[in-house]
Amino acid sequence: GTAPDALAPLIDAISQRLSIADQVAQSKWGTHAAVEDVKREQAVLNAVSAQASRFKLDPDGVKSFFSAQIEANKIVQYGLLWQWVEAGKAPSGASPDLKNIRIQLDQLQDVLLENLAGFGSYRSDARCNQWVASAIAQAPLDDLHRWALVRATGGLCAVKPE
Ligand SMILES: O=C(O)C(=O)C[C@]1(C(=O)O)C=C[C@@H](O)C=C1
Repeated sequence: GTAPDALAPLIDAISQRLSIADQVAQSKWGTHAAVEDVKREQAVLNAVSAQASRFKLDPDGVKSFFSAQIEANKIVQYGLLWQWVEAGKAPSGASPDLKNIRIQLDQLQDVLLENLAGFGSYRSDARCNQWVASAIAQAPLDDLHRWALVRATGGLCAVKPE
């Protein structure tokens, strides 16, 4: 069946956050910084859970949604860095400053929360997984970003209790 209108803007916002991972990877290639920064992850999760009530969302649910976004972000970064090591070079151009990239990631937080809230009632719909699966299949992404999108949306549909 056709997905509710609320899904496309959520998938767009998730994909947008994943496309910023390309810039993060380029910055980390330039500075040789580690992909994973546990302190920054904690800061992101604390920030989003503090915003949850503004969107009538559950703080723990929001944390787990953003954990998935962060895990997906790392999939893209590790994948690109591997490709660049393998090729012996990253795409040319100046390495962006991680501080500025994090500001971009922060600016997407409200958009993600707003669209997560908008999709809220559909998360427990029996067709949720189908809708999300089709949206992932249709997204104009390369394999790496598509698999990352699979990870990012992995907890989107409520799992039926046994
Ligand atoms: O900010 C970074 O350094 C990132 O790599 C981005 C990000 C994120 O998705 O927010 C992902 C991995 C890091 O562990 C921390 C945060």
